[in-house]
Amino acid sequence: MIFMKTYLRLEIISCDRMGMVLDILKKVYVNNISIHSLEVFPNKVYVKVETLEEEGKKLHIIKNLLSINGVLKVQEIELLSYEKNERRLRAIIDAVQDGILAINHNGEVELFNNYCEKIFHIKKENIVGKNIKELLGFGGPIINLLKTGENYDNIEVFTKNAKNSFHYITSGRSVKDDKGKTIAAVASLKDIDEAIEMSNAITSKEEFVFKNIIGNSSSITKTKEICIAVAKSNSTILLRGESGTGKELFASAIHKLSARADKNFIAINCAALPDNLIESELFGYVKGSFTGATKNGKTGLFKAADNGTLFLDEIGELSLPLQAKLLRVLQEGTIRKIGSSVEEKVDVRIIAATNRNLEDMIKNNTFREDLYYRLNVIPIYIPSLRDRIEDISMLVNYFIKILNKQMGRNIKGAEMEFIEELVKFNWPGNIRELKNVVERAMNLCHGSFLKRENLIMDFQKTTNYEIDSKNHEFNFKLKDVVEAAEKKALISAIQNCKSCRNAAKALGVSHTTIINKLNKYGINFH
Ligand SMILES: Nc1ncnc2c1ncn2[C@@H]1O[C@H](COP(=O)(O)OP(=O)(O)OP(=O)(O)O)[C@@H](O)[C@H]1O
Repeated sequence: MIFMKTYLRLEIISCDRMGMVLDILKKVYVNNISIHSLEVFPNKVYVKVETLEEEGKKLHIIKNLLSINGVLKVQEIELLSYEKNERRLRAIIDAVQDGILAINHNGEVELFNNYCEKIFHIKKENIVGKNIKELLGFGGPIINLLKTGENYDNIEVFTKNAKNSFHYITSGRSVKDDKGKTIAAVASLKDIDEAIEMSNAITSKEEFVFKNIIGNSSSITKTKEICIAVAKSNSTILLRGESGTGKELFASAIHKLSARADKNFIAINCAALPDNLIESELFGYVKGSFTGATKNGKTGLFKAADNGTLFLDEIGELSLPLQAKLLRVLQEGTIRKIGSSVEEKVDVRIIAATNRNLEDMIKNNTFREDLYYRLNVIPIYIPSLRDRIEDISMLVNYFIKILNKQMGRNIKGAEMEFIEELVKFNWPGNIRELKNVVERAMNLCHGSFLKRENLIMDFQKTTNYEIDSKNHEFNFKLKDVVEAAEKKALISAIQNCKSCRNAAKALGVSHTTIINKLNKYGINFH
């Protein structure tokens, strides 16, 4: 059984005179009563003492206090004013629909409100006074905040301890002493599901889904409207557009706007894998179906995307035999794992994407016409950046904001001349290239705003690598000639193919070889 200490609290009203508080303390002391707290105001003193068991003793001390010269009134009260403030504050902290957690300089929990109990599945009495690491392990931005003193905003945290896992959004503030040293930390926390619910409540689903597709030019707005209109149907969509225009972002947005939103969205890049791997990735295989197959077999991506959406990126890179297999799946609505004779039904919405001219490929017999018609049910054209230059400024600000967080910078924006320069460029790599240009400029920028001189554009530089064979023909050693030819081939391949993987394919080398060579020759390509 727990015995709670009880207290007697007295309000002593007196005239204002020197030594009054000392006289009160002496009276309490000579009566052998232990003082718990004392508050002093002009004409008023509050004392909190351990409860006096006998009523007679209580009356005795009150009488004693009244006998002090200048004491006008002594009465029993319920709470001292600091206690009232503290209880009011605790009631507010417990009532808010956010977690509030405070730790001292040793990492010991000092404050843990009711909402925190809900997030961490632990009662405050079991954690207050203990080290926060008992709850969070060594992870958790609040632990870092104590070390660095650097405040943070809206960080998503997913951690586990032996019993539970926790997923929340948190912001933290350091508490500093007069010298600026961090002596404590306070964090607010919001359960991730509630944060999403709140965000959905204030933003329409469309706004929420397109939040990370920046731009309000008429062409991108029209594209967004088309996506909203077609998202609800199950028809196959073919996204057309140059590399880096955001085809994958749009595919994911269409999925989120569809009735399949709570099922899987699975993306596969058809250019990234060799034929045999794509086949096993897409359709899966039964155990022991080929050398190197894992012993339990594999579920293919079609099956994993059942009732959801499968995004087939760079569909133009699919070989003719695989095109035939894909066509069969689209026609029959069934798949057959490699090594199996069993047909399995799947319900998958296909969104395909390409930056290739499929119509030309059909003429050259490198793309099947029947597959083209199956995929091209709803074609959507994603505009290239050069056709919506009015979005450049907005995109630059967006990338500065997200890169500031990633790079720990605090750049405020870009100067007008910087944007004017970007608007003149023709952006073969589209938004992906713009993001790289902004990142590079941020690395070179020492002020608060990006300036024209911070700009380095990719493809203007590439001409530097070309060799002038007339001047150097006879000065080169064989090694130099080979290297120069290699550089030239690399530059031409990346300019034409626009992705490292495609360039690797065109040159007949591996993706890793391309990356190594680009690094070796200092060719900047992203
Ligand atoms: N409108 C946009 N707003 C913000 N970021 C964008 C936008 N469009 C594209 N991006 C960013 O540009 C990069 C390239 O986008 P994405 O991969 O979707 O392009 P893609 O057209 O699928 O390219 P590829 O054809 O080379 O696969 C990504 O980092 C993406 O987040």
